[in-house]
Amino acid sequence: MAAIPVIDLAPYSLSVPVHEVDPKALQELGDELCKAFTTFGFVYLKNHGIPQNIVEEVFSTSKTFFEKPVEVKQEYARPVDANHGWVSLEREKLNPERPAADLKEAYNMTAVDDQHLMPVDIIPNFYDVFKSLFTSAQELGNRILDLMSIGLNIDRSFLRDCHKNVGKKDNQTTLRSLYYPRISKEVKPGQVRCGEHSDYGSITLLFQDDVGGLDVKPVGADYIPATPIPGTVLVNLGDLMQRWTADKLVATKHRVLIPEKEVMLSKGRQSIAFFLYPDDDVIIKCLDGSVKYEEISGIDYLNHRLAVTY
Ligand SMILES: O=C(O)CCC(=O)C(=O)O
Ligand SMILES: [Fe+2]
Repeated sequence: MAAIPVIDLAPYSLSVPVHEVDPKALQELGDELCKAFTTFGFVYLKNHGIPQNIVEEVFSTSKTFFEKPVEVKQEYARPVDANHGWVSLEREKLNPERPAADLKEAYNMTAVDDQHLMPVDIIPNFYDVFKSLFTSAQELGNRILDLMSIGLNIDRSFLRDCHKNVGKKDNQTTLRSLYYPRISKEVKPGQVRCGEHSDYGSITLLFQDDVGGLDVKPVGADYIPATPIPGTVLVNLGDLMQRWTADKLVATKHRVLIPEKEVMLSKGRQSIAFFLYPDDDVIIKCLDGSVKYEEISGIDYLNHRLAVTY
C-alpha cells in the first residue's frame, strides 16, 4: 500500500485571501483531496497556513494542565450531558470490543466564546490559546470543505454553509487536546492508548507531536503508521461525511497502540484533534441524490455515535 498522500495547500492556504485564488488550482486540489478520501480517508496538508506557534502553545499549555493532580483536574471535568471539559484517564473506550479503556486523557473545548470549565484560574492563558487554535482550525476546516464540495461537484459553498454555527451552542464541533501519559505501570490485557475507531463527524484536523504512534487502516489494507511530518496537519474523514457522500468518501479506522520499544514507554505523547461537525439541525441526506441511507439530523447522528463511546 502506498503512503498516505501529502497535499500542498499553498494555493488555498489561510494566508491567501479567498478572492485571489486561481479556480484551476482549486479544482485540482479538490480532486486530489477527494481522491485521497476514497481510499486512505487521510491526507497530510502542508502549507496550510496555521502558524506552528499556535499549535505549540496548545501543546505546552495543555501539558501544564494534564500534569496537575487528578483532584485539581476534576474541577474541570466533562459533565455527562456535554462534550466540554476534562476527560480522565481510562474514561473512554474508542473500540468498545477491547477489554480495557484507553490510556489517554483529553480536554475538549466546544464553545468558543465561553470559558465554562476552562482552568483559567490556574492557567491564565488556557482559554486564549485554545480559542486561537479553534478559530484558525475553523477557518482551515471551511477551506477544506470548499475543496471537498468542488471535488464532489456540488455547489462550492454547500458544505461550508452546513457548518455555520461552529463554536456556538447548536453545533458540536470540538477542539480536543489529547495526552497519553508515559507508561509507568502494568498495562491491562488488550489495553491501548486509543482503540480502533473512525471519527464521527465531517472531517478531523489532527496535529501530532513528534513521538508518533498513530496507525491508520486504508481501505483493503492493513494498518500503516501515520508518521508525524513537521508543519503538516493530518486531515481525515468522519463517518457522518461517509454517509453524506453515500460511501463515495471513506472514514477509515485508526488507533494508537502501546509503543513496542522500551525507550518509547517513558515518553508521553500529545496530539490535538479538531472534530468538525455540521450544525445540529442540518439534515444529512445523500449528496448523490440516492437513498442509500435514511435522512438524519446532524445532532441525532452524533448522539447515537457518542453513546457507544461512554
Ligand atoms: O492521538 C491521535 O493521534 C489520534 C486521536 C484520535 O484518533 C481521536 O481522538 O479521534
Ligand atoms: Fe480519531
